Amino acid sequence: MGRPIITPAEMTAAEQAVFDAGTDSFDIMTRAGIAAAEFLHARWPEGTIQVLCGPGGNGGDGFIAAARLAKLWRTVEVFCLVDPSALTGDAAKAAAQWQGGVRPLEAALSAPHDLVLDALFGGGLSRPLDGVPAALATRGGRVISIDVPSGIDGLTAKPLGACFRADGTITFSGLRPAHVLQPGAALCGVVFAADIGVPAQTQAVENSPLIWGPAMPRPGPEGYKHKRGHLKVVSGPAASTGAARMAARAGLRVGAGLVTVVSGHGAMSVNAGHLTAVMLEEANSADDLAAAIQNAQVVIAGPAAGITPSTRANVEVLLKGAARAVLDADALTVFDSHPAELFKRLRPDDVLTPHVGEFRRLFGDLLDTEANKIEATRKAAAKAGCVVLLKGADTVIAAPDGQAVVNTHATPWLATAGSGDVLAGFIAGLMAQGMATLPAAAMGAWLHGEAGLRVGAGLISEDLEAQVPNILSALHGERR
Ligand SMILES: NC(=O)C1=CN([C@@H]2O[C@H](COP(=O)(O)OP(=O)(O)OC[C@H]3O[C@@H](n4cnc5c(N)ncnc54)[C@H](OP(=O)(O)O)[C@@H]3O)[C@@H](O)[C@H]2O)[C@@H](O)CC1
Ligand SMILES: [K+]
Repeated sequence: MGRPIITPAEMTAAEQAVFDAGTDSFDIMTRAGIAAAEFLHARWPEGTIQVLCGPGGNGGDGFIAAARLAKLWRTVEVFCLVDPSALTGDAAKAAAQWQGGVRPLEAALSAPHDLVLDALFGGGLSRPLDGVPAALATRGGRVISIDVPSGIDGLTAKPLGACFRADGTITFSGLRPAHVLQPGAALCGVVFAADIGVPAQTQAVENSPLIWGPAMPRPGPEGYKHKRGHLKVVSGPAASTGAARMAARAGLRVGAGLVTVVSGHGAMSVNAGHLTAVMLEEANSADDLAAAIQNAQVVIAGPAAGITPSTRANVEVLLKGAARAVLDADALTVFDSHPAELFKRLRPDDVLTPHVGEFRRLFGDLLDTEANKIEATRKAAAKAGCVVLLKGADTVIAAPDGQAVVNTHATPWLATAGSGDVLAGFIAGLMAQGMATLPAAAMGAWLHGEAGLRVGAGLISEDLEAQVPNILSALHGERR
């Protein structure tokens, strides 16, 4: 399993279930506070610590952590937003565990220190920080946050105003959307999710080889190319054929047995001049395409296809055939004024791979009206009736049944021309080998990110497929 992504509401429900089963809520807070102290101590073993406590449960965790850090011989000073006598419930019990003094929060502004443990606000943040909390949030320095950096909404992943920028964040039971979605994720530093005995139910998970590794295609000794699937990629016109070829090469690299570029007559010679292991087939009409895709398991349409009636006709033909479809770029944009015409044709095993602009054209303002990108992509998948992969630094992949995977395994160097064509090729090449669409999309996104990370600065999209043999060998545990 990858790390689950739990909404604050799912976490509250899980917590309530544990309390209803008889666990004392203060025991849970104690586990959380101790986990926070141990996370900090393991990663930042030196330096004096300011613990900043808020008025609720987050502050309670802070008091417990302070007591634990003192036991670990750390030099700790505690500052609280409210007079400790005003604390109630578990937070009051937690404050009673701290034997040292408690100073007013404003004193933290001028007190010398090396590290800050930010326990001001977590799941109960209800408004923007102001006054002393806002001043502390923006002063810089090394910060370790409990649950989320104070000032960031755990569900939307957006700062409400001023917020802490953490070097590390410790959270509980699993990740929150703010730890994987931007802009929150970039403000959390390294994120550790501690097990505090509160198991939460969720359908969202962080992308990792743990979730699709067991389903990775691996050719057996009896395998031959026809058993590894046939991927076809629809080429753009003569002046824009590179995108289809990059997708095709990427599909071949991830193991599709046969890959063919399907090209109109006008683009045949330029495609022929650039293809070797990838095959080439001519199709000059939607009927030709219908015939061409009969022996394919998967077809990619859209990369540099052109926003033209023939691209739309091709997509309509494609969605009548048996092959699963990977639709990107222009194959999406040609439906922007009539998205329902696309949605009614899609099957649950097809996948759309829009970037944010294409997503908005097809699905309207979901990114503004839903709580976060995970919810927006889920709604889009339900609307389209197929898997949707919404690209970005935080790529979200969702299926119509609500399952979602968030990929943060990437690098900004991947934001370059042709990168999306390679991603479509990876996904389609995995699907051609029989992988189900959601895990294939998750694995494709991870491979794409890993390839980008390995190339790093100076990356161009042509570099990505060359990384695949080393990455796949490592995933399969094979030596090269
Ligand atoms: N759920 C779990 O399973 C577990 C949860 N645990 C921990 O509990 C935390 C959640 O605790 P919580 O619900 O008490 O909320 P928390 O964030 O401490 O703050 C609420 C207080 O802050 C106030 N306040 C809000 N915004 C403000 C602002 N801008 N400026 C000033 N004040 C502001 C708000 O005031 P109000 O909105 O009511 O006026 C209220 O008084 C969670 O993040 C985790 O650390 C763990 O112990 C173990 C398991
Ligand atoms: K916090």
